[in-house]
Amino acid sequence: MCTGANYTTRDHYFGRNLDLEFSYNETVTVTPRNFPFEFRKADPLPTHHAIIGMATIADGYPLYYDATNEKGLSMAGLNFPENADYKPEAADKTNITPFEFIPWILGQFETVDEVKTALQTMSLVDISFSESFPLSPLHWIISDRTASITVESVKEGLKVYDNPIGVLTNNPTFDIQSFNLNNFMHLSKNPPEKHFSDALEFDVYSRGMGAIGLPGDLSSASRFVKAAFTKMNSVSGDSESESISQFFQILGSVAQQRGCVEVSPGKFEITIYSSCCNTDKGIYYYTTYENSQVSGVDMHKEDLDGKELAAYPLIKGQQIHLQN
Ligand SMILES: C[C@H](CCC(=O)NCCS(=O)(=O)O)[C@H]1CC[C@H]2[C@@H]3[C@H](O)C[C@@H]4C[C@H](O)CC[C@]4(C)[C@H]3C[C@H](O)[C@]12C
Repeated sequence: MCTGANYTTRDHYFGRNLDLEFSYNETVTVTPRNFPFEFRKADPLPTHHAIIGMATIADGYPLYYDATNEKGLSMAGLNFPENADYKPEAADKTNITPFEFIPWILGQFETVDEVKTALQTMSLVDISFSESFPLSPLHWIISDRTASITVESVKEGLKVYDNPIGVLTNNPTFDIQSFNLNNFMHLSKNPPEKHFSDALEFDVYSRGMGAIGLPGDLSSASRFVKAAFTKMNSVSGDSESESISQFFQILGSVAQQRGCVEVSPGKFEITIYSSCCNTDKGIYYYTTYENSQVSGVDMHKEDLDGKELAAYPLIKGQQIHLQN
């Protein structure tokens, strides 16, 4: 399971939890403007916007999970098993493979509106990267500082939903996830008021009772509601420290602790990393399951006119600051 979200204070922030039982040796990867992007069925991009994000580098190619470009457009892929349906090559479409989708979008576009137009003639085709990296069943959240969309390639075709919540988890499809929020419209950050019966007395005996009924389990439908409630009610200062902290708190509200979700005997899904990119400054912050200290990589400290990828292995061990 995974959760992606965006958040705006003075700057715009975008990130995700990556929840899985193993890692693909991902690194924070900067792709500079002149790294030649080849596409299996579409024209190459010899020059393009620079990109920073989390990726596995395979045969010199950055397989991005989530990323932001130098214009602030951001995008993350989240698991979408049984629903993702990629198509055979179509003569009248720009055919992009799922593993090329992030580079192709972030390489060229600056806004969600531009992406929406491009998606009208794009198809996600069923071509895998290699035998060791088969197709992943994904759907995507794409955000700029004013809007988010969700993109799902399903049996009926490519669906593009406006996503005013700015949150994405996994199954079911986005239309069902957002419809489900109707069932929670009574939740509140304020103390509850009595509507039950005038004939009974009630006691608001605890803080937080206005949100009784907010799901706390780790299913993706529940994480969608929990993350949406936490994000939509979020209050923070607008400094970098306050904004990042609030963003990691939003992701923390749906993080997975080892032991709570067993995916096969003795194997547990955990939040491998949480990311928070300041999309205006191009700084990618992250924490890992065992390292709660925030680490960061600033894309503008790299040679963005270069041709070579820059990869930063994750700092995974706990960084404890002893004070005496
Ligand atoms: C599994 C990851 C998503 C995490 C998630 O949503 N887990 C929930 C599981 S579930 O719903 O509860 O079953 C996804 C996100 C990005 C994916 C990776 C990226 O797409 C990049 C490449 C793409 C290649 O085709 C496969 C390897 C891969 C390196 C992918 C492996 C895996 O599918 C990743 C890491």
